Parts: sequence; structure tokens; C-alpha cells
Amino acid sequence: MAKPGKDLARQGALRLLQGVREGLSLSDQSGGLKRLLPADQARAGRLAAETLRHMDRADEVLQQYVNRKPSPQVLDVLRLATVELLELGGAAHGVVDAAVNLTRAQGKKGQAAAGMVNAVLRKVSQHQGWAQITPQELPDWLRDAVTDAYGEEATLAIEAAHQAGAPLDLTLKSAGQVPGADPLPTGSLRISGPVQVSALPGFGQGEWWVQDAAAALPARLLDPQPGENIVDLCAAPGGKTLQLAAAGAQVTAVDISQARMGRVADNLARCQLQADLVVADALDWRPKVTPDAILLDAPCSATGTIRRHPDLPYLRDGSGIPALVKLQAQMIDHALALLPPGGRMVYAVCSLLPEEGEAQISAALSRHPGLSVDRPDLPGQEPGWITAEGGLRLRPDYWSARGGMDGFYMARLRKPA
Ligand SMILES: C[S@@+](CC[C@H](N)C(=O)[O-])C[C@H]1O[C@@H](n2cnc3c(N)ncnc32)[C@H](O)[C@@H]1O
Repeated sequence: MAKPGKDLARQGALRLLQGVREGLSLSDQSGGLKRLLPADQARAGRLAAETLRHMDRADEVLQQYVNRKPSPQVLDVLRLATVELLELGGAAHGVVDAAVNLTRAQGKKGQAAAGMVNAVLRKVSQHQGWAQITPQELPDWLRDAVTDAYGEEATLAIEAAHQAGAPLDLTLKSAGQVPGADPLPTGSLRISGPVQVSALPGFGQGEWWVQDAAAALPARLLDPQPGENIVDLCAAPGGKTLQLAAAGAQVTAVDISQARMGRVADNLARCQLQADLVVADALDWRPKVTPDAILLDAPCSATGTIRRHPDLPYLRDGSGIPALVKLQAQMIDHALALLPPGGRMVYAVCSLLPEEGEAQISAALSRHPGLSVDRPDLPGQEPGWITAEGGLRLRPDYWSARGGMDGFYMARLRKPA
């Protein structure tokens, strides 16, 4: 029987790992842990995420001690315990006992495997050389594309950044501070180490929201002005809508997903900000009033967010990318048609893939004579971020000493006057 606290969290982590094996993302599964206390839910999520971040490294250790391939469920227990022992510094006695109990709880097959789990993990707890095992590689479909784009050295640095995970970044509604948070050069705040977001000062008052430092830049690049009429064309869950509304713009937030739009409404309410919310397919939707500017944070492969979503490499195989690239191009063309002459639009994707970023903008420039890219000039921007066609390329291995950033691409397009 699992004990309350840590063991319930471990049980929850195993359920999450099984869900990922079955094709469910960690965030899709959050409802499945509702019966756990919030602290145990958070711990289960952290344990599962760390296990996914170090899975190949754990397997490299385990294959030295395991003779016969265990069942997927027992392998999950072994991987989780290995990561707890070697990465998270868990005490051998507690981790091994818990792993044995969790194995026994798996019925007859578990009872039979418990002795093996005990013996293997005792050896794992003595294992030397964990720190020397290189970070786990991206899956081939993504590694090849990333290496083509940035080279082998950068790919290794990106993989190291994925292993390191992500700190907590906040965007402030207006100038200020959050105790314990460090200001970043681009204007976001950063908190390193685990924290309970809802317990941080200012959460209840809606003084800030969680948003990666890179994800905060597209709305800044759009440079929203008070009173401007701005459309956020793919808005949910609303981080960028909040930024535009906080700048004083009249925002219309469009998203195809009713459920995700509910999160935009919740976020606006918490931060006491206003926007018109429209659930619609952006490709069919036309505003009643011509907007001054558009933010198009297009659906994409999300390959820039693996630090935060270590389940992504296990859930995707790259087969959906051509359809996304086609949709992004259609969205760019539709958004440009909604703009007045001289109007501006920021195109952004949280992707590492140039076909969703740099190439998408180069293709738009060839399709639309007279269309131009405004040269970016943001506070904290670094020269190496600017791309040949005038966009900004951000990568997880940038700002490595500060804790990295999500991978993103963005460009501000200007329609001919
Ligand atoms: C990258 S997310 C947007 C993130 C958001 N801008 C933010 O900062 O929180 C992309 C969004 O596009 C929405 N989406 C996908 N296809 C769409 C379509 N055809 N029309 C409108 N929204 C769409 C998805 O529901 C998703 O919420």
C-alpha cells in the first residue's frame, strides 16, 4: 500500500507517465490527479516531468543492471526511482522501499518483479557517473531539423537547456516588483526554484501573470498604444491578450477553442483587464472595425517549449508539421487582408523550426509585393537574435547563465501604405 504524501505523489507520477505512453499530454491529464492534495498533484507533475527529461539517461544506467526487459509499468517505476536517486538526490532507503511497494501494488506480475526492482535499485543507488551521461537527445525527426538549422553544437546546447527545465517568468501588469523575483533585460521577472504560483504576492490582485520571457516579446514587438484597436487572432490562454489590454489597447481576442477561451476570460478577470472575446475560426472571421494592428500567435509545433513540456517529444512524430505550415501561411494572408494600408502585424510561433518561422516570413514577403519587416528594437534584445529577413529568433540555449528562454520566432510585418 502506498503511504500518504510522497508515495501518493509517486503513484500520481506513474499514472502520468503511463498516460504519456498512451498518447496523453501531461496537461491533458491534470484532471486525473484531482483526488490528490494540491501539493501532491504538484509533486506528481514534477516527478513525471523530471523522469521524462532524463528518461534516456535513466535507461542507460538501468540497462547495466536489468537482465530481462520489465513490463512497461515496472519500467516506469524503475525510471522514476532512478531519476529520484541520481538526479533529485532522494535518500536510497526511502526511494527503493517506495519503488518496491509501488511494484507490489501492480498485482501478480508486480509481486513477481518486486525482488528484481529492489536488487536493481540498490545497485542504481550506488551508481557512479550519472553527471557524465550526456543530456537526452531530441527525437530524430526534430534533431535532424534543429541540427540543419543551427548546427550540432547548438543542438547539444538546446538539449542541455531542455534537460535543465525552465524557471518561472512573470509579466507585470504595470511597473513594479515581486519579492524574490529578478528583473530580466527584456522586462520580465524571473523566479528560480520551485514556488507555488498562487501563493506569490500579487497573484490574487492580478498584478502579474505567468509568461515565459520569450513569449512576452511578440506583444512588445507589436508596440501596442493606448486606445488602438488591436486583434489578437489566436489568443488563448491569453498571455498576450493581457499584455495588449494592460497597454491600454482595445483588444478583440479570437480563438477557435471555446474551452481555451474560458481561460482567457478567467485570466482577464483575475487581472481586472478588458477584451472582447470571440470564439471563431480566425480564417473565417472578419472584424466589424478595421484594426490598427494584429497579433498572430499562430498554432505551431510548440517545439520551442520542450523545457516546460518534456512530454512533447514522446507525443509527436513531426507528421503534423506540413499541415501547420499550410495553416500558418493561410492565417498570415488572411490577417494581412484585414489590416489597413500601413497597418502592422506581428507573426509569432513558439517553434524551433525555420519552416514555421523564418521561411514562413520569407514566403509571405514573396507572396505580397510591398510587404516589409520592421527592424526589431526591443529593450534587452541581443544582436544575435535578429534574422536575415528581419525577425527575431530565440532559442532555449540563449541566456543559459540566467536559466534560458523558450524557443520562439517573431517578426513585425508592415503592409504597404
Ligand atoms: C500558440 S497558441 C496561442 C497562445 C496565446 N496567444 C497566448 O499568448 O496565450 C495558438 C492558439 O491558436 C488557436 N487556434 C488554432 N487554430 C485556430 C483557428 N483556425 N482560428 C483561431 N484560433 C485557432 C488554438 O486554440 C490556440 O489557443
